[in-house]
Amino acid sequence: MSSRRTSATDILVLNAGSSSIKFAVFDAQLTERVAGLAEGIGTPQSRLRIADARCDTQFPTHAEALAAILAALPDHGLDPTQLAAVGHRVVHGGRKLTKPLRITAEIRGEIADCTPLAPLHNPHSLAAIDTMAATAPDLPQFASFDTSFHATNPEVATRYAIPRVEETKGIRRYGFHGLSYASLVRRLPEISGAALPSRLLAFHLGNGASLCAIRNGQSVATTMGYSPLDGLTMGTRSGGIDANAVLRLVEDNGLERTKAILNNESGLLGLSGGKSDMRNLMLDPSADSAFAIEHFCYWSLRHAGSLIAAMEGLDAIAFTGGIGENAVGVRARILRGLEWIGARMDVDANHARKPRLHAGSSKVAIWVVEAEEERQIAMDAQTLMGTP
Ligand SMILES: Nc1ncnc2c1ncn2[C@@H]1O[C@H](COP(=O)(O)OP(=O)(O)O)[C@@H](O)[C@H]1O
Ligand SMILES: CC(=O)OP(=O)(O)O
Ligand SMILES: [Mg+2]
Repeated sequence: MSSRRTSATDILVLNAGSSSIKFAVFDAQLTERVAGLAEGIGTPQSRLRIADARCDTQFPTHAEALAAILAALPDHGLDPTQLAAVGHRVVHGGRKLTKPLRITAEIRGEIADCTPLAPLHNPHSLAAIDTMAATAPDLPQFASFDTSFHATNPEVATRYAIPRVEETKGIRRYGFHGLSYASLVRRLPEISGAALPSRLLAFHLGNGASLCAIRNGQSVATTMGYSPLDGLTMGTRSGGIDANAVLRLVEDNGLERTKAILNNESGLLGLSGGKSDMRNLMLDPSADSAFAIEHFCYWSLRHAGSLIAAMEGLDAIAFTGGIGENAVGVRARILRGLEWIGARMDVDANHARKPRLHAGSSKVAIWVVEAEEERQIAMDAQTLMGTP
């Protein structure tokens, strides 16, 4: 890929996760031209899905997965040499990177400095940034941060009750899934045809899962903390766990093993004895799988109560993420647990996968909103491209 053409308008968006890269290409009107996913990176089951096509390809690393994505784009009528920009999802921006930015050598260095805070995510964003820089050195690259949306949390929500000297090193709560929450705040009024509800509880339930208390459009509290490990039970992450239990795990297993246990071997996978994917769990009749799903729902509800208190009440609920958008039974279970606050689900609407889930008698509006992280990143990049 050599020099960029001045007529180029397409934006490539890369959302690098722990074992996957979601991607999409948007034109100047932000119409999605193609989207896909490279998943199972580093495993024998790695595969690439692009539009409706699917191929099983071996890519041991994220850099190789990205090379496969770029190589596949021409088959879908897209010329990777005609891109105007690349937008990246960067999970952790730390204390300094709280707004979307053009990636310079200095910004790349600051993203690298945040790697210890998001070891499952930031290294893969850096790999994608470096691969694109090597492939197309003059292509502008932009970063949108998952942490940014929570910059509005009050200090009482972000501080851990530890000595100040530790806090100044960056040991504080940040919160994640901010691009999903930002897109939800943008999309919900379009879907509902009404103003954004004042006290909105958002459930981002995917492989990683979190809740966000959104008051008048701004995050005031969220369940993830210093890293994307805290809060809810997740696909392979433990969610909240007593720090002394973590110290005991380190004593027994060492630091590296403990990181793997808590990040890769826990959550739904650990509880069920092998299944991290909600679709597989829902199909499995075993008691362990049923318990894992109940644990996921129970802890979503326990945290929901905390966030409702942080907002001093509740006007609306929104579900998003792969589980939130699709797992009808999980939504029903969680909503049963919120009947005490006046939430009443329309059972038929839930089964019919309608965006509006609340019954006429509900005191709380209930919506399903598709997570549009990639579009949010493209919008951020386009805004920055318009900025001299
Ligand atoms: N139709 C479905 N029914 C139940 N769960 C689903 C469905 N589709 C996707 N999921 C679940 O969504 C989760 C993945 O969500 P996603 O938001 O794509 O995760 P991530 O972006 O964190 O990788 C998986 O647990 C998957 O099983
Ligand atoms: C921040 C985070 O947990 O992201 P994901 O859900 O994509 O793993
Ligand atoms: Mg995700």
